[in-house]
Amino acid sequence: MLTTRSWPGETRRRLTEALQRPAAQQPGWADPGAADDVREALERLPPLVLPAEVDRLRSRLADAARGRAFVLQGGDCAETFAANTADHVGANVGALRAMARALEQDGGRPVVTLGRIAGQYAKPRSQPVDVLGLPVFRGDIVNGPEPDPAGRAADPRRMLRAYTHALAALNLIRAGHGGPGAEVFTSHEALLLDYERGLLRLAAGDGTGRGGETGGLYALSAHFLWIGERTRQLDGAHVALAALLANPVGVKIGPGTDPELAVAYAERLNPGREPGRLTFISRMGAGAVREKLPAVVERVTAAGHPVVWSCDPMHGNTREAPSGYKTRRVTDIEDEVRGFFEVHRELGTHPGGLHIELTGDAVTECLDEPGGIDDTALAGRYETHCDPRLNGDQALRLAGAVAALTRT
Ligand SMILES: O=C[C@H](O)[C@H](O)COP(=O)(O)O
Ligand SMILES: C=C(OP(=O)(O)O)C(=O)O
Ligand SMILES: [Mn+2]
Repeated sequence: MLTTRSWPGETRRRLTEALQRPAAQQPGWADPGAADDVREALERLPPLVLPAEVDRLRSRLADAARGRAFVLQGGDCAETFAANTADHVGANVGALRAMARALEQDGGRPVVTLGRIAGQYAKPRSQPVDVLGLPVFRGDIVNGPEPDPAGRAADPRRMLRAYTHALAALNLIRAGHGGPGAEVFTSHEALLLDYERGLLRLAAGDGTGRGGETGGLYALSAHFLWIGERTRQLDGAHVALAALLANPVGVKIGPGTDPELAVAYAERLNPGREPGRLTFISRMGAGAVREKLPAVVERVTAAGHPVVWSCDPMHGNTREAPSGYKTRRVTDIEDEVRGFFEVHRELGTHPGGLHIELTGDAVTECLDEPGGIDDTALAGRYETHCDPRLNGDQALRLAGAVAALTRT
């Protein structure tokens, strides 16, 4: 695998062109020179995953695009360094694997399991400052969650800590921590361009399994990367970088997504129309999914683009509870999933995946009257550093509901 310095000039030119484009949601590093040093250090380190694994995931996602598999993607909204313990990683992987088993056994299709794990350290935010007037927490890879001005400064050395934490989490996952089951691939939002750039590798495609079958430019920070709702500008740096990669990639699409724009993403990110390369993760909200999703699915299908259609029923359903906590109602989450299935059944397309924020820990972050979590109960174990997650019980209940929908 070739690191940046030994790449052919053409590859370097295309990458430079992509990264010169406007990039939303990047931190203003206190010391930009230090960010370059860290990126160069990352370039010299071993990659976190290997091209052959990425290729294997891509071919499993191709099954999902063809209607023969279901993709389960989930984990913390924001992983943190402090919570990167064996217990927490085991609980999250265990919850995912339990969901995968339920979906596979009761839903009747093979499940491709993807963790939001081992790298989900960067967060896009809706405001640059928090209620105290401090720079907002952008994830442990950028700054610290504690409300003190020094800790909130964007520190590029945190990217090296993120690499180390991701490596440790991966080590546990590869060792089978969290219980037996299916292979768990890793994923995160491809948000922080300096970090992603440091883990790009050019693989020769030597067919040995190490270099990947076809070769190409791989983002080896994770097997799968997605572009978030806030950074999916068609001519922006995130889309341009994703277009250069051999990895399977996803794009989050919210209720404001014009169907023509969805086709444009597909043209840009998957011009070869390869099943498995592109996943659209819709996050419309329970109130909008039945109205907004059909036109997008229809136009993309009519244009002949094979994509995995996945449903994120979390991010369109965020609200503030009367107590002030950022929360989501489990009933809204279930309703968006039902709406997603209804749309695909109506159109004859494959509802191919579920993308959720969850933890195996017994947190109380989502409002769930049937499960005994009302507004006053949210304070009990509200531990997330960003968005509210389903706990293990809620996630398993959702898996049961999705399996029933998959069967029908
Ligand atoms: O997952 C992330 C959140 O939805 C995103 O960071 C926005 O959150 P905020 O409105 O708290 O900034
Ligand atoms: C920020 C996220 O989602 P979105 O980009 O869909 O808002 C997320 O997945 O945590
Ligand atoms: Mn989130």
